[in-house]
Amino acid sequence: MDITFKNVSYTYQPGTPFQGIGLENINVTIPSGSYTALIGHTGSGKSTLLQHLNALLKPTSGVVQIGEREITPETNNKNLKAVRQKVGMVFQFPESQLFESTVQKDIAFGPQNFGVPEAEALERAKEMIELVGLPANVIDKSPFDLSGGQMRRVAIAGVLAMKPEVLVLDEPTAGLDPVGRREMMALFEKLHSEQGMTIVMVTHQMDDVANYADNVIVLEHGKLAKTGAPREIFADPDWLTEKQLGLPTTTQFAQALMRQGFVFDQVPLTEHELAALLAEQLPKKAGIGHE
Ligand SMILES: Nc1ncnc2c1ncn2[C@@H]1O[C@H](COP(=O)(O)OP(=O)(O)OP(=O)(O)O)[C@@H](O)[C@H]1O
Repeated sequence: MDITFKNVSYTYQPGTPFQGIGLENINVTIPSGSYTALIGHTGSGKSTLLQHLNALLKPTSGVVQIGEREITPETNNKNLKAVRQKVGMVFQFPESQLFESTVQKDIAFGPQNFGVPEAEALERAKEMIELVGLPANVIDKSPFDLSGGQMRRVAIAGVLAMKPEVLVLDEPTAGLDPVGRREMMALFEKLHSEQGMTIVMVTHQMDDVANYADNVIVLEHGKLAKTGAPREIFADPDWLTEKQLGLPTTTQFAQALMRQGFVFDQVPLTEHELAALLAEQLPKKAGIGHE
């Protein structure tokens, strides 16, 4: 299911002293099956754009096309259930929204709320516990007895239990330790590659963009600054620095090597790419050194 923004603008609190531009004339498509990273400096409009992906916000002008469904300024707030089921939204620190007495009940809450019979919802919860990599014995525990990382998995399992086609994640690894971060990123990669789920992720981690995303949207002051594959986005390090966005660690290291005389036809984005290029060039360098 593609999600397409057509001339979308969003103004916060229009006509009041608190008026603020959230988005300005955005035209962009999040292709079905993509792993899209949404990046931009603070206040660039990332959260505002995310909330348009399942009609939590409706455009002030323009159209957001979510699959077959068009969301316009006139769209009625009723009958949005189908959109909300298809586009699962994981907000920052989602574990703060857990509330049920057991993990199973918490995960089953969403589907039940959308009309899935209790027995089926509880069964789904069991499947989701396995899918997100939690031990089976958490099922009857209170979510509040789990570790922070486990609680986050429960919250994500609750969204996955709705069986969405698109999973929207707002800085999903914030606050996790390095192991927790890696495991969480591996989960999203699995959902993308094994289940064909479309992933849309707000992140400040350029390494994650380089390693996992296949599509990037860059926002600046509510406008679309650039969109394309990570290789296109990271091909111009000066532009990224000007936009106060970082570079992947590998790309930074490659730049330092270029200052030392290494030549790369294309900027390496991942450790594997850099290692392959170095393996090719280092023997040549060593040869030159002996001349
Ligand atoms: N409730 C609000 N009222 C008025 N202006 C708002 C409101 N919420 C956001 N804005 C403005 O809209 C713009 C975009 O904000 P948004 O939160 O979407 O940015 P962001 O890229 O998600 O930022 P961050 O990385 O800090 O989360 C900012 O200029 C912000 O000040």
